[in-house]
Order: sequence, then structure tokens, then C-alpha cells
Amino acid sequence: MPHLVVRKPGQMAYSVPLPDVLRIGRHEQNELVLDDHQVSRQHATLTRTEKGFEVRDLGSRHGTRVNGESVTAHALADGDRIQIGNVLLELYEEDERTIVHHQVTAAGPPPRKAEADRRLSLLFDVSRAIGAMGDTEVMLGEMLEAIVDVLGGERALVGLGDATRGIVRRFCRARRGSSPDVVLSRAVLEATLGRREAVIVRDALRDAGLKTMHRERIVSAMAVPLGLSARPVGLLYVDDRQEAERFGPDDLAYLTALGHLVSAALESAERYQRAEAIAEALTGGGVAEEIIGRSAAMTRLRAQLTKYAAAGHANALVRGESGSGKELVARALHEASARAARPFVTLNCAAIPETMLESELFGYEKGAFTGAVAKKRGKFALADGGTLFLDEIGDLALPAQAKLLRALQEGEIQPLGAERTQKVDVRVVSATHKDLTKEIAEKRFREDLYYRLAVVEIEVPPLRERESDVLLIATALMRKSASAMGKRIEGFTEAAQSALLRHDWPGNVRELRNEVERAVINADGPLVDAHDLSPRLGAARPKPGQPRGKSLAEQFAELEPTEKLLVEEAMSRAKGNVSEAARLLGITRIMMKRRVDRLMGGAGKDED
Ligand SMILES: Nc1ncnc2c1ncn2[C@@H]1O[C@H](COP(=O)(O)OP(=O)(O)OP(=O)(O)O)[C@@H](O)[C@H]1O
Repeated sequence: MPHLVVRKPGQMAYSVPLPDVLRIGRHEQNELVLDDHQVSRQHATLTRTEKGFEVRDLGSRHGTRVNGESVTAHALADGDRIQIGNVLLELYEEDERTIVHHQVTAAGPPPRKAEADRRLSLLFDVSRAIGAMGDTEVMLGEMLEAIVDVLGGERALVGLGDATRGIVRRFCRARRGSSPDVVLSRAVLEATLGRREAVIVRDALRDAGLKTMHRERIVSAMAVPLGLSARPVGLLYVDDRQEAERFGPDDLAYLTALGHLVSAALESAERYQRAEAIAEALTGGGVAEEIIGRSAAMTRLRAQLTKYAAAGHANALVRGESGSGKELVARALHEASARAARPFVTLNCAAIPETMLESELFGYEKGAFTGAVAKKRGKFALADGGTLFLDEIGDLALPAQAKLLRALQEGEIQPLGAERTQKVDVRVVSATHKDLTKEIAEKRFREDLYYRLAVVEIEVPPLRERESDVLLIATALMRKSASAMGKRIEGFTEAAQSALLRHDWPGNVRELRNEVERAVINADGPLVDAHDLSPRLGAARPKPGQPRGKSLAEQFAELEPTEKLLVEEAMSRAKGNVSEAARLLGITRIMMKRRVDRLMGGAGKDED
């Protein structure tokens, strides 16, 4: 079947099959509606004649051109380019690529309000996932699940590759009970990877040419090309094997929008990987590698670290509970940055008496005050070119805050007793377990200083919120301690593991480290057992006669009541708003919605 490829400026091209007569214009009654101010309401027709197609201008204001020539009536040949307003139409005679474009102009009913909201919220989730810069694979997986859910398809796929190599990597998600083994039709690949066109197959059974689709029993499908800048990188695809006409033009437009977002995500992932490689080269695997954890929260944190390390002049505020790893994060930030070769200097603001803070920060000249028997360089001067880590910044007294603010504003310091100021180039990374917004509200912390310090913010989550990291960190720390003590320990018994998992770690990783060190000292076999741990964790110690440990499935099942409690609490604080509750728990709205459905019987408000 002959078809037209429609190219509108700034939009993805799409194709329309050519019926015997195709009316083109701005008015909605045309078969091909072109919403362009240079297109007349009834602009032109394309008619099939015995010799082929003919274009006829209907007395339009801005005229019709074929291959650059203005025409009133013109017989068309394969490949002819018809210009109507700002839209370019290309005519192609029959070949396989025509087969995949069915009735793309046939407008379906507009999506209902709830449906439109779901679509919008998916777009929002996807763009947020991109902003969060977590693991690309996780992000793609979640997004594909949501596409299956929102568009009602059976399987969704992101395929990475190009026209020469074909698909080299794929991420796929299928509706429950369906196999994600998608065999992609050659016609779809040619259209997306080859010609970079969006395609929609509304009823594959009507086209004998779609052999792969017939064999795979795919009846409906849509696909859009993905591209990084000008470079094609793959396709986003969704299909269905049950219902013909499952997808309509609105769905294709929506998939196109998602395709743009996925392309943006892949682009930033690529940039991120490059930055990560640089960071690795700089640190030689250093401190960043010491930060153990594969939980989503830690993956996110690592991504932030890489991003912020590159922004070597932006002061950073690291927030988190005591012992959660704030200093480790600050060191990693320094070591991954271009400042790595210069010093990393630390000052604990809570540990220094108020009267000495100024001299610690800025130094003093000999004789500046009684007892200043020699000149002393302050932390700022020591950190010149590098990073100054100000721990417990929330405990800094107001007079010292004013002095710190001045140093940050001016980029220079004046040691006590010195006549002149001195320029310094220091990145300040500060850390606190306090809620600084509350401190500001209660006038204990200067708001202007907060903005200077928190150009970028990193939140280190407490250990109890990244349960999947507990055993990982415990094992790594155990190996370190065992090797330092010259002991051969291979791991933890199941009972010890469940004790570690049950504890809620108020002292965070520091507490875990102490616990593990103690257990390694106590252990006298190749495995650390529950009784090697301190009595605080003893609740999980098996009573005589009870099995010593639980299976992973049992432990997992035990998490559900806790999960339910947290989900309910978050929903209650968010007054039933799913997105807000998701934000409180630090998960995506889709993940939250699933939990609300499973644990609360779908009690949440869907509107945000
Ligand atoms: N993700 C992690 N992987 C491995 N070790 C960690 C991790 N997080 C923290 N640690 C270790 O836990 C201990 C406490 O970390 P750190 O001193 O950075 O915490 P903190 O939040 O700065 O504590 P505080 O500010 O209360 O002194 C350190 O020994 C650190 O190396």
C-alpha cells in the first residue's frame, strides 16, 4: 500500500497509508489534519488515478509545492516531496514499510480524565527517575512496567542498537503471566532504527507481509526511535498479542513523549558513566569504594556523589544520622573531585570550645593574644585548594556562624592579629544530624549561611532504611576485622544474620562496625553465630529447642507487617496523597501505589 511520511518541524515523522482520496487541511474533517497556520482549512487532495497519485491544490492561501515547484495539479511519482505550509509530505510506493502504518490519522476518543492523570503521573515519575540518576537498568525496568500498566499493552521493551548492528541490548517487561521474549518485526526495526520513524501497527492480521508478527501472534504494536542528540541509539516498543487496535494515535503520541524522556535518560546515563570513569581514575578506587551498599538509596547516593564531585566549587551539605557515614561521603566527594591531590581537612564544630573556634578556622599570628607564642595556620588555610570538612555544623555558635559566612562570601580569611586578609580556594563540605530548617526557624542557625553551605545536599539514609545493605556491610567489615586479627571467618550463621537484620541500628553503620568487630573477637568457629553478638541483639538468639535460623522466605515474610506500618504511616502523614507518601518513603509513586494496593487495599487518592 502506498503511504505518506509526514514530517512536521520539530516533531517525529509518522506515516499515513494512502486511501483513494486523501483530503488535507487544517479543518478537522480532513483525513489528514495539519495543524499549521500556513495550511488552509481545505488545502489539497491526493487522489489515486489510473497512472498513480495526483495532488491538487484547493485554492489554498500559501499554495502547494512538489519537489520545490509550486503546483495546482500534479501527477506524483515515488519519492516525491510535497510541501504544504511547514509540513513536508513524502510519497512512497508499496513496500514493507507501508505495512506498519495503519490509520494513524484516525483519531480515537480522547483519554478519560483518570486515564489522562495516570499518563501524566507516569511521565512525571519517569522524569523524576531520570532526575534522581539512579541505576539506569532499574529506572528502565520500572518505566517499562508502568508503560505496560498505563498503555494496557502486553509487553514493553527498550532495545539499544542501530541499523547496522541491530539490537545489541534489550530491557523488557511483560504483563503478569506473559513471556518477555519479544521477537521484533523487521518492519518495525527498519522503520525505527533505519528511517527513524514512529510506527503503529493496529491490526497485523490484515497484512500478510508482517511475517514475524504473524508467527509471533502479535496483533497490535507501536514503536518509536530513541536518539542521543543526533545519534540514533535504539527503540521503545510496546505490543499486544490479544487485541487488534489496542493502540491509537494518542497512544503513539504518548509513547513518543516517553521516548524523548528515555532518550534524555540514556543521555544523562552516558554522561554519568563517563563522569564515573573519571572519578574512578581520580580516586583509583579509593574511598568511594569503601562505601558499601547496593540498596536503591545507596545507588542514588553514589550517583549524586559522582555528579557533585564534578562540581568542585559547590559547597555541599551532608545530612544524616550519627554514624550513618557522613564523613565517609564527604571524603569520597573530595577524593572523586579535581581537588583530590590537595588536602582534606576536618574540623568537628561540636568538639571545639566556642572561644577557640575562630582561631581553629582562621588561625592566628604570633602574639595575637596571650598564649599565642607562635603563628598558627587555621583549617581554612590548611585546606587551600582542597576540601574543608566541617562536621556537626548545626552546633556552630551564632558568632562563629557570622565569621564563617563572611569567609565564604569573600573567599578570603583574616587570621587573628593579621593585618591583611588572605585569599583561599576551599570547598566546604559540612555535615549535620540536625534538621537545619528547624534550627533556622528557631533562630539558632543563620539562613544566609545555610544557603552558602548547602549549594548541593546529600542525604545519607539511616541504616534501618537500607536493610538490604546490612549483611553486605557486615560481611565486608567482618572480612576486614578477621584479616586484621588473623582469624579465618567465612560468614554469619542464619541466626546471626537474622539478628543483624532484626536490629534497627540506632547507631547506624558505626554501631554495626563495632558489633561486627566484637563478634569477630568472640567467634571461635568459621562462622559468626548469634551468641557472638552483643546481648542487645540477643532477642534473635534461638531458644533451646528452636530452629537456629529462618529461611530467607520466612525472614522476608516477616517484613510485611513493618512495611505495612510504614506505608500506613506515610499515607496518613500525606493525608492519603500517594505521591507525597512516596516522597516521604523515598520511593517512586508507582512503587508506592503498588504497596498501597497490596497492603491497604488501594486506599490512596490517585490525584496529586
Ligand atoms: N556504607 C558504608 N560502608 C562501609 N562503611 C561505612 C559505611 N557508612 C559508614 N561506614 C563506616 O561507619 C563508620 C561511621 O561513619 P562516619 O564516621 O562517616 O559517620 P558519620 O555520619 O560521619 O558519623 P558522626 O557524624 O556521627 O560522627 C565509619 O567507620 C565508616 O567508615
